[in-house]
Amino acid sequence: PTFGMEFVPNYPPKDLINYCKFAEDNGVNYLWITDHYNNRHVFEMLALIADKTTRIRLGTGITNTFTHSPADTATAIATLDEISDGRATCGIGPGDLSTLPKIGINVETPIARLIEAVGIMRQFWSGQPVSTPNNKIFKFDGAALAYKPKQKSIPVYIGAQGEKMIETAGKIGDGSLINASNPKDFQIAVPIIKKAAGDKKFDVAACVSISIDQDAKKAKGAVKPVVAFIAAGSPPPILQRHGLDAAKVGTIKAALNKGDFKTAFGTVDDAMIEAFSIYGTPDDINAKIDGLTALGVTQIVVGSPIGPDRYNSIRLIGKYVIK
Ligand SMILES: C[C@H](OP(=O)(O)OC[C@@H](O)[C@@H](O)[C@@H](O)Cn1c2nc(=O)[nH]c(=O)c-2cc2ccc(O)cc21)C(=O)N[C@@H](CCC(=O)N[C@@H](CCC(=O)O)C(=O)O)C(=O)O
Repeated sequence: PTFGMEFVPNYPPKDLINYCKFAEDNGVNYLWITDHYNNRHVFEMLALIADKTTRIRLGTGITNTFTHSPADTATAIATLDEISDGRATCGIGPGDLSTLPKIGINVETPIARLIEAVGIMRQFWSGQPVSTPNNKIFKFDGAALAYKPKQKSIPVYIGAQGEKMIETAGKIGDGSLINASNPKDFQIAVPIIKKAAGDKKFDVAACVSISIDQDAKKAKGAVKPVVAFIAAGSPPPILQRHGLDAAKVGTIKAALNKGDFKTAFGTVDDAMIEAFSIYGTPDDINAKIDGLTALGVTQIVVGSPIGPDRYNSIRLIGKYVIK
């Protein structure tokens, strides 16, 4: 598989740059920077990273069609592509359904919206004026970039977790970014994508919560907080799919809302860790990755926490996993 690495820009920019440069030095092929209104801005971070790296591909992992107009995203990605000398990838999806209402956005028909937005962005990048009178949501009328994008088409990866969103990814995307770490999720997702994508080239990227260390116990300790948040944010069908204890997840959710992290992290059990992450020594990690690639996953995006000691864990990924 190819390897990506996902960073949430919720720490000082200079630290983010250093992690990204270290990831590039360790053979990572893609960098995916998350986009949430309350973290540092995804496009400023990607521009800085572009300036400090030379070969690694750079993408929004993922932006959405609610907080930015497709015209704004199209030009932001085209600008990133120009300043990075052709290394941009656009990761886009519905947007975080729990945080968007906080800024007054009610997510409605996110799939229909996404299909329109991706169509518009691709027209912008092709250099064609964009008129979409038949659109229901984004009605553009002769819009066009005032500069020539570096590339006529830039890859679009769709962030998806629900089955209809995964199908949409297969239909309109060049790739997917699926937040899941367990074979059960990809036994379901990959056939949906294959059916929707037909025989076009498609990159099934899995955003996997990974915690790697030479000491498996330390790795497990580092992954628990991330698993707590994933469990708390997972809809009931996902909890059922993995046979998780809904009452315990309820306790975690309530404790997180109260900021009682001790209870929240302490309630995470092995079944949740197994369902929502991959942790352990390099050998443990490689065995689990082999399981995912056997199901058709073609890119492993190493997601939070990466490990107890981020630099050491990036080094271990480079040395023993990417090889
Ligand atoms: C909309 C939602 O899709 P979903 O993919 O499950 O949404 C969950 C997440 O994928 C979504 O919140 C993402 O934005 C979360 N997300 C991020 N969200 C962010 O805000 N920022 C990030 O950086 C981010 C990264 C990320 C990476 C990978 C990934 O997989 C997801 C990521 C959903 O409910 N889908 C269902 C039903 C959708 C549906 O049927 N909608 C129809 C009809 C329903 C209607 O009428 O509203 C429609 O939209 O037209 C389904 O897919 O089956």
